[in-house]
Amino acid sequence: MELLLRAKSQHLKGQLVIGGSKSESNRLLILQAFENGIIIENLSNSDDTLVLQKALQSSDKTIDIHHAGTAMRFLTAYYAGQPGREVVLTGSKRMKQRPIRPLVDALRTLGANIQYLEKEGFPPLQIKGCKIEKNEVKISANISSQYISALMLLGSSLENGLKIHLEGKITSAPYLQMTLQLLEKVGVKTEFKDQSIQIFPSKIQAKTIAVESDWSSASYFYSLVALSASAEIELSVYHEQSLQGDAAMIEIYKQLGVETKFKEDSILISKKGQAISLLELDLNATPDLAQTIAVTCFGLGIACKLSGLHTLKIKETDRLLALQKELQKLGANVNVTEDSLSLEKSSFILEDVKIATYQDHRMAMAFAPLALKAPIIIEDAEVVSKSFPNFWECLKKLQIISVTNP
Ligand SMILES: O=C(O)C1=C[C@@H](OP(=O)(O)O)[C@@H](O)[C@H](O)C1
Ligand SMILES: C=C(OP(=O)(O)O)C(=O)O
Repeated sequence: MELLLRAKSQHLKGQLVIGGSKSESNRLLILQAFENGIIIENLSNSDDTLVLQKALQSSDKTIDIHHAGTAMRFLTAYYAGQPGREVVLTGSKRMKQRPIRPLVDALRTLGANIQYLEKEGFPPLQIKGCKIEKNEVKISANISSQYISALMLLGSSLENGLKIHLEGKITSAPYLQMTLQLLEKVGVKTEFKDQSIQIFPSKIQAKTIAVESDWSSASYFYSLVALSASAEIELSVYHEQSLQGDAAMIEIYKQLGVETKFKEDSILISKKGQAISLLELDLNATPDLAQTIAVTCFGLGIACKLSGLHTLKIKETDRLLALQKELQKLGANVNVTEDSLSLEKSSFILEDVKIATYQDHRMAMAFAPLALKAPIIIEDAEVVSKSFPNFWECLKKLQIISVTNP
């Protein structure tokens, strides 16, 4: 599906309810599989959550989690610790290119039985579940935090608990904090000190937990506000005390002229003041914001230097290359390295450019707000369903951009 986006107004006013966080939801689904008395409120309606939920309810011999990184990593550890369960865990073509060796190696040292069925180090995997009794493991921390969260979730179900030694620089650290805090919420004792995480033997408690709405999804509306002439928009359900690292966008977008105020269950974001002329950020802790921020800066005509992006190459697509290619089509001057992106300030945006989305939801959603500056076409717009199935409806509801099939 191709969508043509055109500005209808430069003044934004509206209210939206955003779906639950997919990261919180996917952790809670695994915990619920260990303790079915856990009740999850405001569960994400994203594809990535639905595939994980379906997998956990299925007794099929082959489980296909499509593009969902967290589902792939969390289920690898989950199945490895389920005695008697035999499963082939597979995914999309792209999933078969996303590395999983650090997690498989760690699980094997704990005694798990996992084999690669195609390329060594990558899905699909054949997993024969067993009782895991060892309780100490090491893993490299600079490739994906999801491997570590997968071990932490598994650790909460183990009789002897689990001590995880983290090697190297920790990437995407707030996602580890999110896992720790959710474990604590269901009564699992944890300790994160220096380079090691301890999951103490605990009994997971039956609890009702409400998922906060997804902050990464909110980022596209921060971008819209930044690019509009005037704006005031309310998004719910959000709280000042968030488990999601992407709430850091509040401070980031301040520098781009966006102000956030917390209300009881929502945020009010408005356009206040000017953007700075050069935005310099290390996004190691918030990799999912990189595309949104780069595109906002381009739309504002300001320069940016983004670093800490080494994990972007192994996400839904090589996000650094995809960003460079699509921004260049619009007339941007942009350079990327293995872990950074720099964009020069620009004074024009080419019109009616077709943006390829590389089966990456965030490519589609990050480029959409640019329509406020120039008409734009988003290819394969349905990709948004990976994290935000009603993104286009939300955009239409704001009545600031017309969204049509050309
Ligand atoms: O644990 C999670 O829920 C996630 C961790 C991050 O991945 P990496 O740790 O691979 O950077 C993030 O990019 C992803 O969207 C969700
Ligand atoms: C990287 C992402 O997801 P995952 O790694 O879980 O596929 C994302 O949602 O941006």
